[in-house]
Amino acid sequence: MEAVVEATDLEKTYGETVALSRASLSVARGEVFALIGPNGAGKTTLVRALTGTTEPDSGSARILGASPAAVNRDRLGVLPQEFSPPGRLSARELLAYYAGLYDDARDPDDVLADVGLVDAGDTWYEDLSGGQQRRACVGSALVNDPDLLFLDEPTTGIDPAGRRTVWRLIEDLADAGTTVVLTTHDMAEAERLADRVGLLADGSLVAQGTPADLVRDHGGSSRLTIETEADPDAFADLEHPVDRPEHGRGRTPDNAVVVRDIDPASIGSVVDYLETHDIAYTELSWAEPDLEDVYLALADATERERTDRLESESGAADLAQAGETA
Ligand SMILES: Nc1ncnc2c1ncn2[C@@H]1O[C@H](COP(=O)(O)OP(=O)(O)OP(=O)(O)O)[C@@H](O)[C@H]1O
Repeated sequence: MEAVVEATDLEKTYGETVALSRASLSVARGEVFALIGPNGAGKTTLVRALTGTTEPDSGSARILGASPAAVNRDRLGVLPQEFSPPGRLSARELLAYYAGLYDDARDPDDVLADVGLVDAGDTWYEDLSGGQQRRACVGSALVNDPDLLFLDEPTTGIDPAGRRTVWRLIEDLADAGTTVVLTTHDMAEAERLADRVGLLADGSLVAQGTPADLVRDHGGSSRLTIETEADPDAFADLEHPVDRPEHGRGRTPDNAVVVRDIDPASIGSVVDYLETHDIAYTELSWAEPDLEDVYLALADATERERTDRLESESGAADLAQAGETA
């Protein structure tokens, strides 16, 4: 299928900081591609390199068949993460203002309806709530009916109902053939909207795939979480592997052990085990792995690699210094 976004080996550094390291991706027409990853992973830098607002140090990018700097802006919609439109324009005037920048723009009232802002159309931007402001910003990226849409954290600050309005809008746009690249910290958003997800960690795209493929390959197994003070050793005779994940890693609350590889039909046997072994517990919850597990596993693995690398570099530097002074 025709690639609407194509990036090969994009690199970008700021001083000592590697913001992008050999990032490559390809997004087909009508696809929704979600970029996820921790703060500082390089998501915004990647979006900026793809939209021509930052120049990569090396590598190449093409969008809509052209270089980002030369692309026909009428076909492109961009919602940056930081976007501060004039405060003393009403939501409707704001959309009309951005529509006026294009020869062939949509009716601002239609866009207001799309983003669920009809009732607030006459309110100054600065008087809109944070979530309404974000919806107006999303609308401003839609006025030219773009073929390719970049949305950097589109639903941050929007309430759950409003988020669903924006999600449906993105789904409708993609169904009509618009290609969407979005960044998000909301795993439910990525899982619901994205045909494919790219996980950035420490500047590298460490995994790409459909949410289902990523969960299968990196999400781990289904788990039963038991909130208990008991030691994992107390579960030694259970047929399933049991552990107490390291504090702060993964999604396990304090004072919980996790039974892995367990289907719901086997929960009863675990309850029997708890009772026959007199193990006190306060709560049991069963979950299948999801995108958040993928995120935690991969982001965590990258962070550990980075820490190990920094430690071995500083160890090597200490040794070299010791050698010089010896
Ligand atoms: N203009 C700049 N000057 C210096 N450093 C920068 C600049 N832009 C980005 N960086 C650094 O590059 C790294 C990647 O930043 P980027 O904003 O792309 O991350 P992000 O994944 O979008 O983060 P967040 O989730 O917090 O929005 C960070 O360490 C950031 O501090």
